[in-house]
Amino acid sequence: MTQDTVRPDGTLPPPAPTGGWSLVLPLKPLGLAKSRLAPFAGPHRADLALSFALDTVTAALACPGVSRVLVVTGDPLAGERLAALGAVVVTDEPGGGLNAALTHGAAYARRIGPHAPLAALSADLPALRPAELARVLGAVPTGGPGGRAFLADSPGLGTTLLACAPGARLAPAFGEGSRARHAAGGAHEITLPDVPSVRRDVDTGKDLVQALALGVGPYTAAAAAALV
Ligand SMILES: Nc1nc2c(ncn2[C@@H]2O[C@H](COP(=O)(O)OP(=O)(O)OP(=O)(O)O)[C@@H](O)[C@H]2O)c(=O)[nH]1
Ligand SMILES: C=C(OP(=O)(O)O)C(=O)O
Repeated sequence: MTQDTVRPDGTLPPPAPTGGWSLVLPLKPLGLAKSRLAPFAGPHRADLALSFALDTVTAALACPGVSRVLVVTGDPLAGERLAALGAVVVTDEPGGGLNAALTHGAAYARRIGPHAPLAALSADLPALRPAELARVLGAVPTGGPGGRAFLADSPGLGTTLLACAPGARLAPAFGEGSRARHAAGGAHEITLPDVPSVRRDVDTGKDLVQALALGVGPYTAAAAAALV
């Protein structure tokens, strides 16, 4: 079930005949999200988690070549705020963690954009620049075995983006050490230089300082200002 895309008669919007990218972003319930920020952010942690998602979705929606941004979440407040930006909010029905949420969101994206290429994108990229995201999406090979490609995060151990061609399965394997898992699973690694905003996910206070140095979006800037 979705919170904002099911029409009053209970049906889904008609599938787009062709299209640009469908991006699927996972977001944990805010009360649980970004637990590693707790020592740094204290009572502001949930607000920061929401702010990261709002900035990530804003940039993703502004990215050339992106047709739709879906957010998979079980959090009603986050769902409401992200839907107001223009995201399609998909309820995290599986409730089985990050990869189950992404598989669920990918299946929904395929129903509303069956011919669109698809990518999972982390929702904790508060410095995300639309032009850098467009370069990453433009570097995804159109064919190749399995039709999947990924971008490693700044530390080089995780993944911030996993893409797949219209006919391919996403098969997400996010979580600690996911760069090696995605590579071992046959996904092509995108090795573009100079896309720091797409790689800079924020898990810790140190990550946030680095994102602030890159330049974050307005929601995170305001939330971070409340920390001092
Ligand atoms: N829908 C959904 N999203 C998730 C889930 N677990 C993680 N995510 C999201 O996946 C992305 C990457 O996850 P993490 O970087 O580990 O974020 P996190 O789980 O909030 O951070 P920690 O609590 O510090 O582990 C973030 O956008 C999270 O909000 C989940 O169970 N369901
Ligand atoms: C979810 C991931 O990692 P982190 O929890 O470090 O953001 C990942 O890199 O797949």
